[in-house]
Amino acid sequence: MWYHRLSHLQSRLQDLLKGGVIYPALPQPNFKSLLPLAVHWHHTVSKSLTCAWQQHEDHFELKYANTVMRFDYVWLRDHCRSASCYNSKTHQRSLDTASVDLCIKPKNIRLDETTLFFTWPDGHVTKYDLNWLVKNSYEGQKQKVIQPRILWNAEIYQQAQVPSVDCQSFLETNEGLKKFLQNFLLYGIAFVENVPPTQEHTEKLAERISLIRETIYGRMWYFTSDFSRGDTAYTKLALDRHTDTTYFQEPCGIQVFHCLKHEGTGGRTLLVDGFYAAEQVLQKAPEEFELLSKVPLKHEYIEDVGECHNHMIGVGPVLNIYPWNKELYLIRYNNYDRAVINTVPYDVVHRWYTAHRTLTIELRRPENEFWVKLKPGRVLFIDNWRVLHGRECFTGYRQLCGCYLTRDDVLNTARLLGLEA
Ligand SMILES: C[N+](C)(C)CCCC[C@H](N)C(=O)O
Ligand SMILES: O=C(O)CCC(=O)C(=O)O
Ligand SMILES: [Fe+2]
Repeated sequence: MWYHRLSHLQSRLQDLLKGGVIYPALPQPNFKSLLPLAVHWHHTVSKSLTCAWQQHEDHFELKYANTVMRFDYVWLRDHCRSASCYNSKTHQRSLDTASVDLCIKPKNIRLDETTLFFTWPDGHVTKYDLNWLVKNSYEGQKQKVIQPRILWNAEIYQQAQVPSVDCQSFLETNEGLKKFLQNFLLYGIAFVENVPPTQEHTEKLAERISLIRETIYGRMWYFTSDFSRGDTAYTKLALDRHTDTTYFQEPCGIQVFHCLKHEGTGGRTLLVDGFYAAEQVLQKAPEEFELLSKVPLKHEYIEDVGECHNHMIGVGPVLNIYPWNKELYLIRYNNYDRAVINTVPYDVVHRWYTAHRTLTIELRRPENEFWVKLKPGRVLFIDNWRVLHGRECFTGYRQLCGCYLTRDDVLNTARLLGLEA
């Protein structure tokens, strides 16, 4: 029995076995150095969950709440929440991590109810609540997603009957705002209704949830098919599904669209959940998913129209995932703005084109397309890191206004309202 279990019976058994504890993983010399610890263990029964722990030569192992966790000793010293190491008013570390001996090991470990106490060689004591450790351990994190989402195709989205939020409730009540953000986080799109069709009101909505991200297109933009800028968005042409500003090192987080006027035909907006499509690729061809998440690409915006001179370059893979849990957080997909591929050799290029084709096929499945006609009064928010947009060609005069939002600040608002983001 190399774990120290915290049940009455087992701890009594352990007392009987004192000195006879076996450490199969440890070679002889280390066994000796750990022996005094084995003798000085104190066990307390935690209320409902059993806990077991062991001190290894180079890490601390803990079993609690159905999770086996391994902690590095420097990590355990570094995350000390004592008054001298951590400022709990500002939630900032005071400890100078560089002053911690990289070979540090606790000289004593003890458990009291649900608190672990580590005494370090200089006598400093670090306390950890077991639940804090579960929440903050790598193993605890790995099982969780950073952001819960509902992936959708047209049918899933329509059947969910996600309610739009009324402009007044969005602007004036926290419940309205929270309901809106909850939908936005889950689906990557959300609508606000009954908005006066002006740029000023659209701006007010945007400012309610975030900071407006000013870009080369301005703070609030207002565009028609006048080719005032060097981009096909400023024409009447159809635009295939894409995400915007792929040519920024950090693509804009959220896009806000408000159609203020359209006297003509066509011009519907296409929305496709990029994460749903990527998930299909992961299921059908995991190695292609992997390639799309590894091969770095450039996107580029070169403009030389009138007074506007811009050259933007953004680098990153099509699929961006967190390495510890493989969760997708950003898709960069814009075939119009993709630059010359010169970041990988020819054979990888070929495999990349195959993977890109697989993803494109998924993105283009008619059942994944959600079409809406934007109307004055109905403001659409799109998660530009997840949902692709496009538009049908159109005739007549069409005026669209909107802006980009900084993602950090949308998530900040969501978290302050108690949402998981
Ligand atoms: C929305 N607004 C008209 C301002 C910008 C258009 C940017 C279009 C560009 N091709 C891209 O995808 O980023
Ligand atoms: O005209 C539209 O509906 C959208 C055009 C577009 O893709 C954009 O402005 O980013
Ligand atoms: Fe766009």
